[in-house]
Amino acid sequence: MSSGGWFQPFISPVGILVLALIVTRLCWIRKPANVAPWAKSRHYLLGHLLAYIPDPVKFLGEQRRLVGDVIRVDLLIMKVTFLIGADWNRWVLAESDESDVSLYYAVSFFSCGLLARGFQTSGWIYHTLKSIRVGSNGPKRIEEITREFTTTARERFFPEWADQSKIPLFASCFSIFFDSNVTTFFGRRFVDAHGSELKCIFTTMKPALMNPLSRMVPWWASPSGRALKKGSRRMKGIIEAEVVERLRDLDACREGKDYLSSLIIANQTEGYVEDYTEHFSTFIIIAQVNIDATCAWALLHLLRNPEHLMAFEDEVKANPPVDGIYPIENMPFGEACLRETGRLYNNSVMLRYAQHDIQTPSGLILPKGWIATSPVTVQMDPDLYYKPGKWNPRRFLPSTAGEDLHASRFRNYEFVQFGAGKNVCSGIKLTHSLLRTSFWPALLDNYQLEVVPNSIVEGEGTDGVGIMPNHAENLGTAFGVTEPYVKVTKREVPLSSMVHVE
Ligand code: HEM
Repeated sequence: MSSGGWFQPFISPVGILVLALIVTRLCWIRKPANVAPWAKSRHYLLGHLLAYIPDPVKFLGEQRRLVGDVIRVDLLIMKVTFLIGADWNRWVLAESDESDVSLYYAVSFFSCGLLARGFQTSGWIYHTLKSIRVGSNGPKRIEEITREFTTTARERFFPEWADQSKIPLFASCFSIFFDSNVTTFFGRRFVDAHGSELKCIFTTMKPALMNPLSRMVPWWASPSGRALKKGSRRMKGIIEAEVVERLRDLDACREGKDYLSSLIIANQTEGYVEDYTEHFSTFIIIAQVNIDATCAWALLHLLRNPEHLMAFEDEVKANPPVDGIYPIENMPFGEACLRETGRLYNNSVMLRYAQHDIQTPSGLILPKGWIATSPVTVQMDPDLYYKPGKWNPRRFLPSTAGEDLHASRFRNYEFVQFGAGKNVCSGIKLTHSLLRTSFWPALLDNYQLEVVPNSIVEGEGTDGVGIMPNHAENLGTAFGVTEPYVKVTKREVPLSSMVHVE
C-alpha cells in the first residue's frame, strides 16, 4: 500500500507546473467588482485558447452576447482584455493616449523586441511616419510605384502564372506584392540581388512571430525564437549593407526614385544607419501583411460567385485602361470589393498594451496588460450589417439616393479596414491604387481564372468560399488554412477591347 500523502502527485516538475497554474488561476478569479469580466470557459486549465484559436471572431461574437462588450480572454500566456463595439474602436484607436494604451510597445513586445525598435526611438517614429507619407504615399510617388508594378505584373508575373497548370493563390499574391514593396523601398537592382533571400526570411519569420513559444521563453530557448532572431539579424544585415553603400554615393541617391534614396537625400546623415535599418525591417513587414491576403480573398470570392464576377468584368469592359492604368473613379464595384473583403477579413484583432490599470469613462477598470479591439467582430454584427456572413460587395455601393454606407460607417467607427485615428494606415492610397487601378482589373481583363475544384472544400469558410482563414498564423490578414489553386488562362481578346453593346 502506498505511503504517499495527497500531495504526492505534485512532487514532480509537471505536478509543480500544474499546481502553479491552479494557484495563478485562483488569483485571477478573485477580482474586484469593477474589473472587466472574464469570458466564459469550460476548460479550467487551458483557458479560452482552444475555443479562441480556430475562429477568434466567432468566439468573440459569442462571448460578447454572453458577457458584454468588454471581455477578458485567457490565452494562457497572454491575458487580453477585448473591447468590442464601434465606441470601443473609437476609444482605443482615436481617443486613448499612446502613453496609456500603446501600439508601439505592443508591436515591439510581441516581436520579442526584435522588430519595431525604430518605432520606439524617441522622435524617430514621428519622423518616419512623415517620411512614409511623403516618400511612398504622395500622389506622384503612388503613380510611379503603380506604373512600375503594372509593368512587372503584366510582363513578368501574369505570363509566368499562365505558363503553369495552376498557381497557389495566396503564395502568388504574396510574391507579387513582396516584389512590389521591396522595389518601392530599395529599387529593382536591390530586388534582383536580394529579393529571393528576403522572401525566404520573411516566410520563416511570419509563423515564428505568431508562435506563442517565441514569447514564453527567452528567444534562444525555442526553435521559433531562434528562427526569429536568425531571420531578423540576416534581414537587418542585408538592409544595413545597402544603407551604408547608398550613403557613400549620394549622387546616385539623388538620381534614385526608391524610398531609401529619398529618405537619405531628405536627411543626409550617417547617424541614422541603425534607424534606417530598423525602420525598413519593420516597414517591409507592415507593408506586406495585409495587402496580399486581401487581394487573394477578394479574387477567391469573385471567382466563387459568378454574379459578382460578372459585375466586376462589366465594370472592366466599360473602363479600358489608359497606359495600363484603369480609371477607378468610374469603377465603384472594384472599390466595394476591397471594402467588403476588409469587412470580413482585415483586422480580426488590433493589439495594444495598457501601460497601467486604466479606468474607462464608465468606471470599469481595464487591468494593465494586453488590450485589443476586434474590428471584424464589430463588422460581423447583424445589427450593423444585413446578413453579415455573406460576401456581398453591393452593400458598399452608394444607394440610388446617393447614400454612401462606407462614409457613415467609417465616421462612426463601425468599419475600420485601415484602422483610424492616430495610427491610421499610411498605405491606404497605395493599396487602392495597386489593387484597383492595376492588379485586379488588369488580371481579369487579360486572363480567365478558374479555381481548381479539389483545392477547396465545398461549403467551408466565410460564405462557403471553400477555405477557412488560418487565424493561428494570422499576422495581419490571415491566409487560408490551405492553399486554393487557380488556373490562369490568357484571353484571346481582353475584356476591355470587346465591343461594348448597350
Ligand atoms: C489591404 C491593405 C492594408 C490594410 C488592410 C492595412 C491595414 C492597416 C491597419 C488596420 C493599420 C493600423 C494598425 C493599428 O492601429 O493597430 C495599419 C497601419 C499601417 N500601415 Fe497598413 N494596411 C494595408 C496596406 C499597407 C501598405 C501597402 C502599406 C505600405 C505603404 C502600409 C503601411 C502601414 C503603416 C506604416 C502603418 C503604421 C501607421 C502608424 O503606426 O501610425 N499598409 N495598416
